[in-house]
Amino acid sequence: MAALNAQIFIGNIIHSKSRDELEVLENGYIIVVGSKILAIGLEPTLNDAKARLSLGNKAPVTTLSKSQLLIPGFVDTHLHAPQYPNCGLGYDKHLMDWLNTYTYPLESKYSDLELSRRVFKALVKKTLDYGTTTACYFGTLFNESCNILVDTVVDQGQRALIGKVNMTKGAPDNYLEIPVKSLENTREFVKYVQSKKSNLVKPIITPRFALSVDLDMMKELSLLAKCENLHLQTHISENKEEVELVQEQYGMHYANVYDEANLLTQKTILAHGIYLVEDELKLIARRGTSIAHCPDSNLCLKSGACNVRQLWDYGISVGLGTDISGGTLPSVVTIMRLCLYSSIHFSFHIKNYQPLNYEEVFYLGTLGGAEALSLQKEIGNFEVNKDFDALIIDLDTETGLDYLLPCTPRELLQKFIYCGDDRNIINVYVAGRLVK
Ligand SMILES: O=c1[nH]c(=O)c2nc[nH]c2[nH]1
Ligand SMILES: [Zn+2]
Repeated sequence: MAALNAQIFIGNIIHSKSRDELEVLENGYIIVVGSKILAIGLEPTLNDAKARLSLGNKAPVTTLSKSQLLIPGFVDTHLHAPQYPNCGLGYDKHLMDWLNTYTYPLESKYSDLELSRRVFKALVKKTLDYGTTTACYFGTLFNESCNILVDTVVDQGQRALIGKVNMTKGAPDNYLEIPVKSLENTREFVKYVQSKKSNLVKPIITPRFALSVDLDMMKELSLLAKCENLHLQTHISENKEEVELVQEQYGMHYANVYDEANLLTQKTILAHGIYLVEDELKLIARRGTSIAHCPDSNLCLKSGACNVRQLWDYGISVGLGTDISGGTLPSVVTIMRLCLYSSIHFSFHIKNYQPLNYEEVFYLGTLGGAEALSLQKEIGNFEVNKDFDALIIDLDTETGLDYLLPCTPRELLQKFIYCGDDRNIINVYVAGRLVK
């Protein structure tokens, strides 16, 4: 008997089993039934696995060529959907000035639902083209616009966490909410996402940062997250001026503000985390809260350099964020590369510092991201019973870099990380469904 919706993939398979274990299956296979991975191994054992699963011979087989790789889908742990039109703009500014000059004026336009439809449709397609099978989005202040983002993600088949942003202070009046209304709208948004009954899309509570909501508001939001068992996201310690303003307004360290508001949970992800001091690092680690590392944005807005190895040393989970439009491009492979480069700089200044390597940034963009979003039971690698979120990578495409000599699977992965882009991502699967 052929199992319903079975698919078999044969070829070079690479995935992270942990931060320091990359599994490379040269001539491997994966059996997928529906959304789930049911078996993985080396090709000579495929027939045994098929027999064990009573698969018969009808399941379609995708056989990869020697220049191709099957890898897990990418996880973008931090990006701002409404900021997509601003990619590449305003990088002559630093964070606070950039927010006021470029970001809030653009985001305030999203009461225009036609603009919302146009931008979100283009962005979700672009992120899927770049292999982002899971995205953790900041939306806008407006419910209708955020609902459009939810509909778009569901339509295009991406896995996502989506947040309606909360802002009650620190921005122009036309882009602020009254606290009571902000809370009411957030509850409504959560209900909207839940009404979709999607296995792939979840709501995430999204106070923008400590300078746009006060402590009472943060407390209400963390209570809502607790009652509904929801994820949380915000920004932390990205820029020196921002860190000083938080200290001035609250009279305590940044992480302590969030802890006071009960925002630091195991389902919380904080973007940036560049200037955290030792007590804050220990606190974040104790709470099981994660950091979204956003090297593109950290460079473009001249915010600083985040020491990922130090975060790991404190036991903090880290994922990668494109952070458009602080970052230039919604491409996780580009962020892997920038993560490597920015880590190399630490080795120029810190004695005995080991820069991150290609295996570590690959982990960060896949399993690390899944762990940072507490989704590691569902996605992140090719473990049996996880969902099949995967990319077929080809280093020998007509428009990509010329492929002139054969490479081993590990070399294909290195070439992709250092030289690749969306032209090398030829197929994208989310929960077993082909979306590119
Ligand atoms: O990079 C950033 N992008 C933003 O939109 C933002 N808002 C607060 N802090 C921020 N940092
Ligand atoms: Zn951000």
